[in-house]
Amino acid sequence: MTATRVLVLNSGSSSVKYQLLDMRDSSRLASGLVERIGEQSSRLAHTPLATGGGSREWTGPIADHDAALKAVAEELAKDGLGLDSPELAAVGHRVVHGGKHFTEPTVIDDAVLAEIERLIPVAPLHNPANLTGIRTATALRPDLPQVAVFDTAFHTTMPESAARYAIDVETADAHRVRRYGFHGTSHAYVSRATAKLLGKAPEEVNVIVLHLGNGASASAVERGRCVDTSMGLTPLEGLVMGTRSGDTDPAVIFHLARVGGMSIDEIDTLLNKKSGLVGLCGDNDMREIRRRIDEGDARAKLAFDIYIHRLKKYIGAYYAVLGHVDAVVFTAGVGENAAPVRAAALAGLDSLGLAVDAGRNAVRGDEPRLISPAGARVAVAVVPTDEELEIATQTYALVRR
Ligand SMILES: Nc1ncnc2c1ncn2[C@@H]1O[C@H](COP(=O)(O)OP(=O)(O)O)[C@@H](O)[C@H]1O
Ligand SMILES: CC(=O)OP(=O)(O)O
Ligand SMILES: [Mg+2]
Repeated sequence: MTATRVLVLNSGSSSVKYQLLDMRDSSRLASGLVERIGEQSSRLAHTPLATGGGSREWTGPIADHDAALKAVAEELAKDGLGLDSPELAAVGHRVVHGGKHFTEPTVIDDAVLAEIERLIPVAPLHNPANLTGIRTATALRPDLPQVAVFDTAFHTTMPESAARYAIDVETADAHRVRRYGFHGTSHAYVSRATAKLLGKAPEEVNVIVLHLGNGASASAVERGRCVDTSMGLTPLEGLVMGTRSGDTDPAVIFHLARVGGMSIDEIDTLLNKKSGLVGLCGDNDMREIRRRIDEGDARAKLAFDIYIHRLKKYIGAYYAVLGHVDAVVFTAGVGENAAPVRAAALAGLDSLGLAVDAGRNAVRGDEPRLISPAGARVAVAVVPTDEELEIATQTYALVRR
């Protein structure tokens, strides 16, 4: 029997998303999510698509990522889809920071593990969770190839003019300070899917991708290659996010330290976990923010307006970087679901050929779709991202070689 299945683990700071796929037809056999890891009310939701059984949910304390992955392995085993299956060809891991070194999916060995570990200071919310996923899966199946697919890989094509900060070159190089970019698996998948939606090859189109999830980033993709992206050395730069500030004057940090008396760690926590939408209005879920706006809540409205203002600035910036734009595409939790965000981000940009058709924008769905008016100069689209499918595809292609 040839092994054709790939298990994908997407470990976040407090969650694990996973999918088991059969790569003969890229069909999903099982998928699920463990969230609120480390809290008393952790939740595991597992859907065994292969057996046609309904979703199973479990709520209770799951202490850490290691425990979460063991719980996932147990759920899979209940459906005969456990990690001991001879049909499993590999495990694909989302690894957020790969530095400058990793431009391709990579089979994990001790040297690769050491490099992912070395990068923890520049992805403190993500790389430790990714490492736990790798170690736990390796312990369960030491014989199986474990493959890392890096968020940073798609962005390694950025020219130096976009990747370098304007700081002293020797200092920057000594500490590998440069712009790496993240969510690359999503930007790659979504930009390709957008070209397909337009009936073109990726090399024929220029696309601005807006990945708006809890973390959020924009990218400028020129003929299939990333030429700029909004996240930088770490996933803190750029857009306003659920809990992260995005762009600020770096001097805010000196000011908070010198005048505000805060420690570097306190400021790190402030900007990464207590800022963005949650810092501005107390909520990081766009559904809740829209509900509050409908009730006339001024703080929620201001948070929304700041979020949109930043997003609009990046759309304008990447329009200028690309010169010619074929499509602007929205993806991830907010981008796929929040019609008011899409409408507000493009409001008033008619002179750039950018507009949203209200009727099309209101339609919900899981398929890639256009939301610009018929005959628009620039296409505006909603394309659901599928990081897990992209990771599985890249993982399988690598282990089959
Ligand atoms: N129906 C919806 N309307 C508006 N926002 C939504 C909706 N569904 C999800 N979201 C937003 O999507 C976010 C999660 O996006 P997701 O891409 O899953 O993030 P991540 O992968 O970073 O955890 C939520 O915080 C919420 O703000
Ligand atoms: C890199 C990053 O921000 O990822 P996420 O959106 O999953 O937090
Ligand atoms: Mg995500």
